[in-house]
Amino acid sequence: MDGFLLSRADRTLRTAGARSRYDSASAAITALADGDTELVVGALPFDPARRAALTAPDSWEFTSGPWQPGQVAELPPVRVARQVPEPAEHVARVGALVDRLRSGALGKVVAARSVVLASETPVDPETLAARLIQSNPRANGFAVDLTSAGDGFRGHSLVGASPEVLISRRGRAITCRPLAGTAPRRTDPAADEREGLGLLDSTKNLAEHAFVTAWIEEVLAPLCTELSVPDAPVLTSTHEVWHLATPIRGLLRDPATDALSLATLLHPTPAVCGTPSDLALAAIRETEEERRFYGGAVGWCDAQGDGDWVVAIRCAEITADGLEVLATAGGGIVADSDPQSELDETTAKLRTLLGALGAVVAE
Ligand SMILES: C=C(O[C@@H]1C=C(C(=O)O)C=C[C@H]1O)C(=O)O
Repeated sequence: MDGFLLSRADRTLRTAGARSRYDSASAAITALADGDTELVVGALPFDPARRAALTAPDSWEFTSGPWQPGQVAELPPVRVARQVPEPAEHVARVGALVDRLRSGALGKVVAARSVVLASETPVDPETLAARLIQSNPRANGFAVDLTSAGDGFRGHSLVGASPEVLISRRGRAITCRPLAGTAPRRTDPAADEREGLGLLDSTKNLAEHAFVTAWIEEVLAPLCTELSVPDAPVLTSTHEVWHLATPIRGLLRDPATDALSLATLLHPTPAVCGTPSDLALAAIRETEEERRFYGGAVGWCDAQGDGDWVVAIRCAEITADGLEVLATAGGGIVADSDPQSELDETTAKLRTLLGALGAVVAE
């Protein structure tokens, strides 16, 4: 695919072509400021030291409501080719992180793992995005061409359905909806409700959540004349999991502060990285395989500075030939995390993508 799609509950952006490509947010911000383009779309990688995949599209269209893809084609069958790392190794990594969290300066770190799916015929990124959006039109569904990030990403795409908004800006008004703290959904309605209410009451999950809201408040407070960060999170859900969410609103001091700049200041939040940020990022670089665009941000920014950026979770990277799909999920680890439950949490989160592809990983 050569375009970009972001489907949100209130509106959808679809673009075609790439008039210019930028591998850094700063280059894209300069292009917007210089009047070289009216719109920039794309993805920021998890690791801010890596190349971004941003483009100035040839054409674009905003429509109201979630994307209506019409008749959606079948996706080809996929099989689990390998897991990276193997589940037992993920459990061991989380165990080692818990030891570090108990003894050191690290307060929270997010641990992620991947499943590589293989297909005999190409998986089409837009078809996968359509399936995800049909299954949950409230999610922030996306499909992004990663070519602008250069070697290793040409023709690759990132497809997902994120429940988490990093930053949205309309004029001076900004909103964020960070998530952190997770519990599984249950098929029995009473058990399901108990899981949700239990999450709202869980000291461990409330602590995981508070690291994220504290970070967002610290970054945004100096930039805002008004900032409202509720004291306690609310419950939200996807088909697969319950989450704690905090709706944050603010008014920018300087109307020139654009959405893409805000995204780069906020990213990576402790929802995907940890606290303190620099130590958590160092621990992730040491422990994990390169995250590429998983855990990054996907969105758009226009020449007025408005834009939407969602956290790149519940997503997968599809290779240029469409034959390999790398799905990744993670979870916040704190000193009292249980490694096996953390593995189960990533399995539940992976189900968003794997379910749309008709694949299963063993519990
Ligand atoms: C990191 C992921 O999700 C994030 C981590 C969460 C948690 O640790 O509870 C919850 C929601 C997201 O902010 C993911 O889905 O891969």
